[in-house]
Amino acid sequence: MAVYTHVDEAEAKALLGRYDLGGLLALRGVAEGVENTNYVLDTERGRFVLTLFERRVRKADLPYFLALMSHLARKGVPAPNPIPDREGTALQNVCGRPAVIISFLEGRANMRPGPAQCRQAGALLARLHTAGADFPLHRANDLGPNGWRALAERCAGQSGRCAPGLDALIAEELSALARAWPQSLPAGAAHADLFPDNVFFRDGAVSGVIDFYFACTEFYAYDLAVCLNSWCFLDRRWSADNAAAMIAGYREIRALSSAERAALPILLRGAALRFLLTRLYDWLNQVEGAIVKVKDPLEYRDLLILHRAAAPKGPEGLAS
Ligand SMILES: Nc1ncnc2c1ncn2[C@@H]1O[C@H](COP(=O)(O)OP(=O)(O)OP(=O)(O)O)[C@@H](O)[C@H]1O
Ligand SMILES: N[C@@H](CCO)C(=O)O
Repeated sequence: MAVYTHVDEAEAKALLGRYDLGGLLALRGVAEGVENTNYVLDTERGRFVLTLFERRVRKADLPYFLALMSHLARKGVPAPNPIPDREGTALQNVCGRPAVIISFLEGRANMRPGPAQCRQAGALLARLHTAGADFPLHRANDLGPNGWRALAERCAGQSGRCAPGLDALIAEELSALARAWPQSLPAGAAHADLFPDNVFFRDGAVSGVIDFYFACTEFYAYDLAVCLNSWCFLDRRWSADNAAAMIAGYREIRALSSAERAALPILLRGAALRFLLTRLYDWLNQVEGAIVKVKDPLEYRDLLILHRAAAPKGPEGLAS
């Protein structure tokens, strides 16, 4: 359960005093999530989510994330809307942490997605890319190639505690990706963490997309690679059917250029390395006292090994 910071009712009531959301009816810590503290907040005006930003989220980046969510919500993407207080400010301070109240989105994540859900997730990602094309703010991806190198240095020498051979695999992959990483591809506002737990479905249709706190200006095809990796590698097996459906769903909304398609195998490797490194770093640096389940770095080691072996075939050609 991702509750790093405990918020009591008195603090929630003091916060709500600044809003036109009515009185507090209930406050409940949310079980899912890794990065931030989340509470569901029931008030006389409805249901909301209170997020307190922890750890990796830099305060200076919050205006970008909140503005992007508002921009996308305005354009019909089912993203949470940050709720401003009576003075028009969405960004707050709760228990010494930056915090925000956002709209609650109905629906549930599907953690066993098949081709039907993958097609919809692909289309959602493409909608997000096209709706964000005129978003004016810029944020560099600090978990791009330079960030990977910095994270790898912080894990070096310790990763053997997690599994033998990880340091060598990571070092080799960093060099390979440094040589092959594309110089230029179509780019813009990207979600950068569109895993199945961040997409809600209701009555078989997408009803929400959450967790914009890694969003950044990135290659669109890299964002698709993050999504392919997380929706198509289930029980340590690659589903070529899921991948084909996701790419088809994406292309129904936004065309993929031949350069983007050609870059996908290398982008899939970069996206696998990114989550191997962040999970490994978290595994090596577990926060004492936090109620949180650390995600398995070795899932992404295995995916990286698979992509390294199969790279030329591309995502739809990978054996399931
Ligand atoms: N706007 C929302 N509407 C409904 N539920 C939400 C909303 N935002 C967050 N949640 C709930 O809170 C949980 C955690 O949210 P989120 O994924 O943003 O947290 P996180 O700690 O950043 O997680 P992650 O590990 O995915 O980075 C979600 O799985 C969902 O149950
Ligand atoms: N989606 C990430 C966690 C949040 O960034 C992972 O599964 O490693």
